[in-house]
Amino acid sequence: MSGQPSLDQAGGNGPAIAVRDIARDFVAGQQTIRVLHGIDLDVEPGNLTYLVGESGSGKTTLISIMCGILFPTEGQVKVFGTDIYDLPDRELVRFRLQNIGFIFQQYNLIPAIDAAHNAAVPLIAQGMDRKEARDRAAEMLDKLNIGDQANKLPNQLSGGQQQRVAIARALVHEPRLVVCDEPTAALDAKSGRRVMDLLREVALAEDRSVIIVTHDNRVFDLADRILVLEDGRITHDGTKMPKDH
Ligand SMILES: Nc1ncnc2c1ncn2[C@@H]1O[C@H](COP(=O)(O)OP(=O)(O)OP(=O)(O)O)[C@@H](O)[C@H]1O
Repeated sequence: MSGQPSLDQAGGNGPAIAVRDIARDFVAGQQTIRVLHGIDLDVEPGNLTYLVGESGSGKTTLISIMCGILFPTEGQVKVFGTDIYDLPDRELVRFRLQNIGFIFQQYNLIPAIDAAHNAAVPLIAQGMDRKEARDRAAEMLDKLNIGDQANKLPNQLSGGQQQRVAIARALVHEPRLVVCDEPTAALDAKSGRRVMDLLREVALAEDRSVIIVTHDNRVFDLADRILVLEDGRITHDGTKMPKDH
């Protein structure tokens, strides 16, 4: 173990996420390849954290483990004090639904339903009345400046508008943890900064955290904290990028 506090200290007022000694192996043919090596990390609430690193360094694997969608081979993850991989499967699904919002590289919108309905999906999955869920989703679309697109199907929207619907869907249930994989990769510089600003405005609060995987050096100045991952190990942890990147 590193100098991180023990997991028992990662309770109510502790870090948003406490990662301890995480390793992950993948099997490829006859070989087992270790892609994460003993990661120890605390993410504080109220912070916008970037995870940066070359292709294949393990970023997507690490955030998938941090948000409860990929089991680690070794180690523990506490999200707001809950040891997520200790939960029975159904509880883990419920925990994710209530506490975590994801924005993936692909927007994964449902083609046959309109923007407001797409954005309402997490609330409907939690059992909220459809009309109320739709109203809340429409409010979130408004905050993201696409309230006037609420009744359109995904294929009637531009790429940037579809992305905002995906962001609305990730934020609509006000999750305490929001995790995004390359949210600005397909955007021009101005739209990329706007998306980061929106995430800060809408998703971040004293008791909430946002973690973003990005290669995009145009937005590096917007992070509170930057972690660099190289070959499955964290090699830099600071408020700025290291000089040699
Ligand atoms: N399901 C899998 N089976 C086998 N190997 C995998 C699997 N998922 C990821 N890997 C391997 O794990 C390593 C890390 O992959 P990961 O997707 O986490 O990297 P990344 O830093 O997110 O890359 P990128 O920036 O290209 O998205 C890579 O070598 C990849 O080939």
